[in-house]
Amino acid sequence: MKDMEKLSIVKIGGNIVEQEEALNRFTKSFAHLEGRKILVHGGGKIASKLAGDLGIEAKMVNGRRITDLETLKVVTMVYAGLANKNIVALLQANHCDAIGLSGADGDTIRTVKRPVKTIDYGFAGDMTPTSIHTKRIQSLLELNLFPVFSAITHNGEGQLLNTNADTIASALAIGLASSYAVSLIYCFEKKGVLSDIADDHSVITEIDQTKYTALREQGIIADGMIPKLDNAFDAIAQGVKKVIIKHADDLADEHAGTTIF
Ligand SMILES: Nc1ncnc2c1ncn2[C@@H]1O[C@H](COP(=O)(O)OP(=O)(O)O)[C@@H](O)[C@H]1O
Ligand SMILES: CC(=O)N[C@@H](CCC(=O)OP(=O)(O)O)C(=O)O
Repeated sequence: MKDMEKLSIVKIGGNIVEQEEALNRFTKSFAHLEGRKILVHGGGKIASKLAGDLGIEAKMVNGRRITDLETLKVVTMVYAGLANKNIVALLQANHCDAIGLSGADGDTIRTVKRPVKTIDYGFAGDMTPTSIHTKRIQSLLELNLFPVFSAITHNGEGQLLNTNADTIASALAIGLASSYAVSLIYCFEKKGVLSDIADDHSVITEIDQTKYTALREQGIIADGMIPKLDNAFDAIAQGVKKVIIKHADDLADEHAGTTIF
């Protein structure tokens, strides 16, 4: 059988997106990454700040934003607008032919509004097994374009929905895993999953489900790292070749960070 072509799917966290210097360094190293690649970005920090300036309180539950109608307007402006276009312009400046997309663009990611159970998350979009329009994304890649996805998706009936960027990255990786040998790389502002959050040198180099469960019970893994690791294990279970969590400055370093297996 012919070897599958490699595809890197990189997610960049909100703490990097909002820092000019860090984002400049990251976009430069993403532009230099060999082969086919897709970038997914957050921007939660900028959205919370702008919402605050507009008198809209940011409400997060389990690392997910409660997205009422006013919040949806803010996150669409920030993620699909300012953050996405700024990243695309920086990549273009580094000779990387990036194309910025929300899930509505080219119907690339179609989600369903999260059903109301104990918590009403508002206009939050959940993935379904058919959310990712793999053929469309593949044809963009074949044109030698590099898609840059924001955290905005749609339901196919005219409704925009806010979707966690870690989940988008993992769903893209799973959706494309039957066509490419996919590496999923979560980049953020720490050196990896840490055994002591205060010590940047305490990187756990490898983590499996058993170790994750134990560290979570001990409270060593908490907050936004929980949905990130849940998404990472989902990806590994569904055919993604490699999942790594690392510092944005270490994108080019194959040995850096935490490997999920
Ligand atoms: N054991 C851990 N190792 C590293 N980060 C952790 C750990 N436990 C909790 N965290 C927190 O998780 C955060 C990453 O989640 P999040 O902010 O959602 O990521 P992103 O920047 O990609 O959006 C880190 O900034 C850190 O504060
Ligand atoms: C529904 C939901 O929670 N959406 C996220 C999307 C952005 C995101 O994931 O940004 P980070 O990667 O910077 O956290 C939010 O609005 O915060």
